[in-house]
Amino acid sequence: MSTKPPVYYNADAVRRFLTWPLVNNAVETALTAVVKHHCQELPAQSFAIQPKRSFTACGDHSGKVLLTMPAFVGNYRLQASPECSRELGNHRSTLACKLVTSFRDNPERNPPLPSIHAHVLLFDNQTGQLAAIMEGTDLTTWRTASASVVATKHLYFRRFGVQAEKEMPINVAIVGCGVQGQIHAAAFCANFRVRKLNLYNRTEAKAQEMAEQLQRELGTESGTQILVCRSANEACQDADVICIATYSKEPLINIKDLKSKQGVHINAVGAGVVHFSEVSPDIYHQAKVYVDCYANAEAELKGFPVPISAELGAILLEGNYPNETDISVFQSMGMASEDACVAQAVHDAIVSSADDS
Ligand SMILES: NC(=O)C1=CN([C@@H]2O[C@H](COP(=O)(O)OP(=O)(O)OC[C@H]3O[C@@H](n4cnc5c(N)ncnc54)[C@H](O)[C@@H]3O)[C@@H](O)[C@H]2O)C=CC1
Ligand SMILES: O=C(O)C1=NCCCC1
Repeated sequence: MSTKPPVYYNADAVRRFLTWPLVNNAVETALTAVVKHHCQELPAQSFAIQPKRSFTACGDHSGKVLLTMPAFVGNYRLQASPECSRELGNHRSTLACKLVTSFRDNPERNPPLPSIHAHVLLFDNQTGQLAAIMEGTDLTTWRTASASVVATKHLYFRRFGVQAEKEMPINVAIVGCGVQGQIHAAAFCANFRVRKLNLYNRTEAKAQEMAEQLQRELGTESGTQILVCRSANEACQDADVICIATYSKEPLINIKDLKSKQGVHINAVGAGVVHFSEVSPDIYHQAKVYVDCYANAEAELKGFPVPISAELGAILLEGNYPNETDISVFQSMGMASEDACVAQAVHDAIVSSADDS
C-alpha cells in the first residue's frame, strides 16, 4: 500500500492565484452553503458541516491563541472565473481544516511579524488522505476582506438597486490600518467606486504609510481621495461604509460618529477576547446586525447586546435587504467553510494552470 505525500503550496504559489473574482465567488459559495445547512426547506444543493472552531491559548497569554477550523462543504459549484478553467460546472465537495494562530503583539517584535499565520489542510474526501497543505496567511487576509465586500454589496448597495454596486460612489472609513485594514482598503478600491478613503490608526504614522502606498498602487487617475484622520470620529463622520479591524478591548466607534439619518454599513472584523468590543453598544442598539454563521455567533458572541437579524448568506439567497436609511453591521467572525472553498478554488486554479502549460 502506497501513500502519496501531500503537495505543499507555499505563500508565493497561493498569492499568484488570489484574485477578487475567485475569492469573492468562493466566499459567497461558503456563506450560502452554511445557510442551506440550517434551512431544511431550501433545495438541498450545497451544504456545510462546520463544527465549532477550537481556541487553544498559548500559556496564560490571552493575546496568543491557536484556532483549529474544520469544515466539510458538500455539493457546491464555483462560478466560472478566468483563473479556473477546469471542473467548471461540476459539483464538488471539500474537506479541509485551517490551523491559524493569532499573536496580537507580533507587529511590535523586531523585526515585526504579522499577527495572524495560517495553513489550510485539504483532504481527499474519498480516502481521507491529506492531499495538500496550503500556506493560508494571505488566503485568510483576502477571504476576510472578501466577506466584507460581499456584505457591503448585499447589505448596503442592494438597498439602492442592483446597479448601485457598480455605479454609486461611496466614502469608506478604515479604522485600524494593520494587515486587515490594508487589505480592506485594497479590496474596496478594487471592487467598488470609492470616492474618498478615510484612514485612522492608533499610531498615525502607520496610516500615513498606508496612504502613501495605496496612492502609489492606485495611481493618480483612480479618482479616490485618500485622507489620514486624527480620530476614528473624523474618519467615520462622512463615511457610507466603515471597516473596523483592530484588537481594541474598548469601543473605538460610537453612534455619534456616524452620519446621522442616513444609511451606514459597518464591517466589524476584529477585536480582542470579546469579538464585538471595538464597536460601541449604542451602535448595535440602533443597527440591524448580520453574522456569517449563527452557530459561530452562538459560540463566540456571548453577551452580544442585541438579537441577530440574519445570516449574511440568507440575504444573498433571499434578498431581504436593509432599508436605505438603516445602520447595518456585518459582525464578521471568519468561517472554516470560507477557507475550505477558497483553498479548493486556489488548488483547482493551480492544477489547471499546470495542465495548461
Ligand atoms: N473576522 C475575521 O474573519 C478575521 C478577523 N481578524 C481580526 O482582525 C483584527 C485585525 O487583524 P490584523 O489586521 O491581522 O492585525 P494587525 O496586528 O495587523 O493590525 C491590528 C491593528 O489594530 C490596531 N490596534 C490594536 N489594538 C488597538 C487598540 N487597543 N486601539 C486601537 N487600535 C488598535 C493596531 O494599531 C493595528 O493597526 C484582529 O482582531 C483579528 O483577530 C483577523 C483575521 C480574520
Ligand atoms: O477566521 C479566522 O481565520 C480568524 N478569526 C479570528 C481571528 C483569528 C483568525
